[in-house]
Amino acid sequence: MEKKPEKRGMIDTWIDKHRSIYTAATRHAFVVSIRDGSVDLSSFKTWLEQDYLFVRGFVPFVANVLIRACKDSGESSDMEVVLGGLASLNDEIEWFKREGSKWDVEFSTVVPQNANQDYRRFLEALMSNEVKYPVIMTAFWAIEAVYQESFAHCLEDGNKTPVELTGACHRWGNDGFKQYCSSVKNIAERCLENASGEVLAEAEDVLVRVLEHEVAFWEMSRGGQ
Ligand SMILES: Cc1ncc(CNC=O)c(N)n1
Repeated sequence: MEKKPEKRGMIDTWIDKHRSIYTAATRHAFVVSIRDGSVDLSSFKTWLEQDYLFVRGFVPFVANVLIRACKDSGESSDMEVVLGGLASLNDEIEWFKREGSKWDVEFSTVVPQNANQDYRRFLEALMSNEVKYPVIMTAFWAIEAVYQESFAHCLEDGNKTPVELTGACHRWGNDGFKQYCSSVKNIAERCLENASGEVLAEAEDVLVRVLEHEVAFWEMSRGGQ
């Protein structure tokens, strides 16, 4: 018997339509350099410093996603998925601190670069009550998925990832995180199915803007602003 094709949702359609920016975000030169072992360790340190600050700003964003999942979702399981994400951010902040001392990074003196500030301002705008739930969920999925896809690539067959960087790669490249991203994607897709044309247009726009912010974020590791 022929296998029924998987149902394709809006997100896959948008990723196809915006494939070049999606690839730019998930196969950035910095990520590729981790995978092929040519990474410059000062780039890695810059990324670590900036990402620690980003993640501290990401916590209130995810807390807001959690509140919206409790208030605006018809499905009680949405809250559980987001709560799991918030819980793992607790471990993640501890991981950053351990990693920081390993690399002699003093987070308290790190100044956020422009790309980091811009991205955090964008997240703050998404925390407004005006932003519709399907739009927030699409953004949330994209933010997590870029890291999942990028770091999983550094662990795929044939990688020459330096052993001291595999901890970072496992943090976002592991199967549990992949599963979690897939749960968030399913939530977003379910919400998008019932969304108006206006909300769909906004979600597509927000998806592309997340990808642009992610590219700019990786760019910081090269010493650019
Ligand atoms: C810039 C950026 N984007 C996504 C993530 C992954 N989410 C939480 O850790 C991250 N750490 N940093």
